[in-house]
Amino acid sequence: MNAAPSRSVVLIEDDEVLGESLVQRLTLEGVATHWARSLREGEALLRRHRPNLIVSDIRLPDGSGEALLLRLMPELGGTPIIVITAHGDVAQAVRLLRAGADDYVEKPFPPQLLLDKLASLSDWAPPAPPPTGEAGWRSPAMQRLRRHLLKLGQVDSTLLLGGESGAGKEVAARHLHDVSRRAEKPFVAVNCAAIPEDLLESQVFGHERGAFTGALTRQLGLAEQAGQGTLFLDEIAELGPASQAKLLRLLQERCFTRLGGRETLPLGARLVAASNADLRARVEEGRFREDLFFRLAVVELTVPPLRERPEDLGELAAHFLAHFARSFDRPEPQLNADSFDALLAHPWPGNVRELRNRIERAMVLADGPRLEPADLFPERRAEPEAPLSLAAARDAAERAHIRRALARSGNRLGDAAQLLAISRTTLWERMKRLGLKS
Ligand SMILES: Nc1ncnc2c1ncn2[C@@H]1O[C@H](COP(=O)(O)OP(=O)(O)OP(=O)(O)O)[C@@H](O)[C@H]1O
Repeated sequence: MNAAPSRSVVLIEDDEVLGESLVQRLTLEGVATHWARSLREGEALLRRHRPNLIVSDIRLPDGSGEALLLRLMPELGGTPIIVITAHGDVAQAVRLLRAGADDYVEKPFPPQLLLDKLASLSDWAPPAPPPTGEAGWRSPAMQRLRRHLLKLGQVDSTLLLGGESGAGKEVAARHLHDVSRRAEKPFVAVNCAAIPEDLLESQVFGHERGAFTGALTRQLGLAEQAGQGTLFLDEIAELGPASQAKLLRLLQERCFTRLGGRETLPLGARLVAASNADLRARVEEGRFREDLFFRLAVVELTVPPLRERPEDLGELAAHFLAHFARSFDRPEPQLNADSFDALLAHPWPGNVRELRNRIERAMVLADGPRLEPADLFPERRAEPEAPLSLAAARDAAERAHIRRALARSGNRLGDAAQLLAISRTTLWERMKRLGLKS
């Protein structure tokens, strides 16, 4: 079960007045709204959240929203997009509609117009549940993680899971729950970033009737709903100071009270927290309480990024192909060798979530029974023509080949050098010249 509000929007808009009024209106409608004022912020938000809807301006201070949306669309699966255009930018809006955006509004417009558009979007509903079942625990790093989770299943220690967005922290938390003696009890997930700070306390701890205006009945919080199961707090770094203080009390005293209530209730669930941000750095910057960090990080484990475990790619890809074939009720498509090579060479900034979204999108849009590299990476079709100079073409080919070797060798420079039949130093120098990072 997921407790995040069922509707969420990422809004990319630099106009303070328009942004503010849209955030207010959407929040009033019960929509969790994350507001970015630039492309850079927008991209960072979209890497952290998968909203039900994206609303983006096209002209932003640091570039064109069109380029960002075109680049991210394959990773975003079918997330609906509404584009905000300035008067006269309709041609650009039409281009985006052709590329897969769902609708546009022309400035100036009243917030109600956007709400009407939202209401007419059929996809504007809670996100599809994640695929059930799991795969991709073959690589040594994931096998180690599995062993640690199995051990941790025997005790009740609090766990802090690190790892990049989309790497599978929630999947790991569920795995721990399933192998623990709490498996038959509830697993309750809370996305701390999706719940406004002033609602978080009542969501997690519940409230009594009359605790605040609108609290018409007693509501059990998620900590209570988790019972003797697992309470998973995702995106913990996003908690504000007040929520951090409340969570600290919960961890220290292992009890809580409902908002507006007197009764002290024990916390029966095991706590698992997750963050894709560097929590230690946040502590050093004074943005995350050190005492809370140490309470959470009794055991700390990391889910490795997908690019560091190429051994898992095949199984994960097969898992998603089979999953979407079942859910679209059609035969499972094949991945040819070129497509698999393209998967191996990709750096996967969005990790397993990106793989899942690319496969879903390719299966929706591909024409034949095979998935070609261009079905999985359609943005590459739009890339400018390859440069004609022999040197530039050689560099591009070398870059792609080195990326492939790095992926195959789990990003270990020595092993990649061996695959490429060159020395480690030569590889290092070549990567530096080509602007590649391991
Ligand atoms: N091993 C796996 N097997 C099957 N699906 C997986 C696996 N790992 C991740 N996924 C899928 O990838 C997506 C992202 O996984 P998950 O939500 O666990 O990542 P996360 O690290 O918690 O991300 P975030 O930091 O953004 O919350 C989900 O749809 C999940 O089902």
